[in-house]
Amino acid sequence: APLLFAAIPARGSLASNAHTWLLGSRHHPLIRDAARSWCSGARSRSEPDVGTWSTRGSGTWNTKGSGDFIANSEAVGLNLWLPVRVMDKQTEVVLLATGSFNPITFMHLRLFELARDHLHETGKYKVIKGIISPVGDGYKKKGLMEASHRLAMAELAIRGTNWLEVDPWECEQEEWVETVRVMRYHQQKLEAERAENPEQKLSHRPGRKRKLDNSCQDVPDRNRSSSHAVPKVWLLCGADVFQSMSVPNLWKDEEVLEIISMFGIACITRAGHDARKFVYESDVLWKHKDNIHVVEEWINNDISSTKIRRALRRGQNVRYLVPDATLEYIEKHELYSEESEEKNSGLILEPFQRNRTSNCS
Ligand SMILES: Nc1ncnc2c1ncn2[C@@H]1O[C@H](COP(=O)(O)OP(=O)(O)OP(=O)(O)O)[C@@H](O)[C@H]1O
Ligand SMILES: NC(=O)c1ccc[n+]([C@@H]2O[C@H](COP(=O)(O)O)[C@@H](O)[C@H]2O)c1
Repeated sequence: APLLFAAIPARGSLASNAHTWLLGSRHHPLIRDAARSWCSGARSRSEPDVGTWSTRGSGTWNTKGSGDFIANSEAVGLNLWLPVRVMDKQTEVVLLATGSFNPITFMHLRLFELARDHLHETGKYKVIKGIISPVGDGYKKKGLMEASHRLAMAELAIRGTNWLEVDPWECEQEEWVETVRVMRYHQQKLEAERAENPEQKLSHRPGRKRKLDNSCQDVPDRNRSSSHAVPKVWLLCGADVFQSMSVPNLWKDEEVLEIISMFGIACITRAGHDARKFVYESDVLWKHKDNIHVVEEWINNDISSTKIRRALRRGQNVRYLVPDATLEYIEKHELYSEESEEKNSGLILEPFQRNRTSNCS
């Protein structure tokens, strides 16, 4: 659900009466508490409309299905500018998931939802977009399908989502690109976008209409954007990839340091890995623990691309583990077989190769 915190001035263009409306996620503690006290304030009050209300004053607000919530701030006695200050303090985050996505699974999509909910619950962050960045063929992982196919499968998987995009930049590079460089690339892109258009809240995908565009069209500029600070790119990964950062020659110390000090990490727990202990046992990670959010997946979900590929080459059914459109693509192109699993067999994973070489020279 898109998160927008905005305070509409009491006598502004949108409000035809003396009320001030607060718009925000109903999961935000401020809004939640406001709603609770509003509801308990009078017997006649029922819960304010959630996600279905449409017209207020002269503006049309359509939050249907988005989980947004509106409360009357005068009724709850809230200071008009309080939400604006909350908004100012929020850091906009872009979640970047790198990986093989060989093939993409429902669990990959779920990582984004888990991380976004978690970051929003802190009240400190606003996730404005999620990017899926498939690794290039130069990664040389065993069984790695051509990037063009992995890209296409990911594109099909995100159809129907409204805040995720698949970015081809990483896999279009001739050689494997270190994750920190992928992060830098996206950070710089966001900076350039924001410099070009300081009011911009989100870069749109072509042909997609952002839900909140309509709802904001009449809002005065000062309410429209909390700040012109550039959103921060955060790495979104599972605990296995996070813990792999301590494997000798796989990640360089300076890369890890840059990721946790200049960016951030949202790490989703995964069976067999203990991300919190990993942070505790490393002085460097501990020092930057505010930028590392370990997100608990309580509904244990052990889907992995390896298991999907195994099932596919054995002719087993993987429906409801990968999106239908992705599965159709796999079947149409007959993608995973015993032969494809042998791809890159015997080759050294590029990060090992590169770091070994650079350590020797
Ligand atoms: N079940 C899961 N739980 C938590 N994180 C996951 C899960 N599946 C994938 N991820 C994360 O998604 C990102 C991309 O994963 P990747 O493409 O390597 O998929 P994978 O399922 O782990 O693949 P493979 O089985 O081939 O290793 C990684 O950060 C990985 O940790
Ligand atoms: N030093 C590094 O930047 C480094 C090392 C190993 C893996 N990675 C990345 O982590 C991801 C891991 O994906 P897999 O789990 O599919 O191997 C890939 O995107 C890969 O590029 C980065």
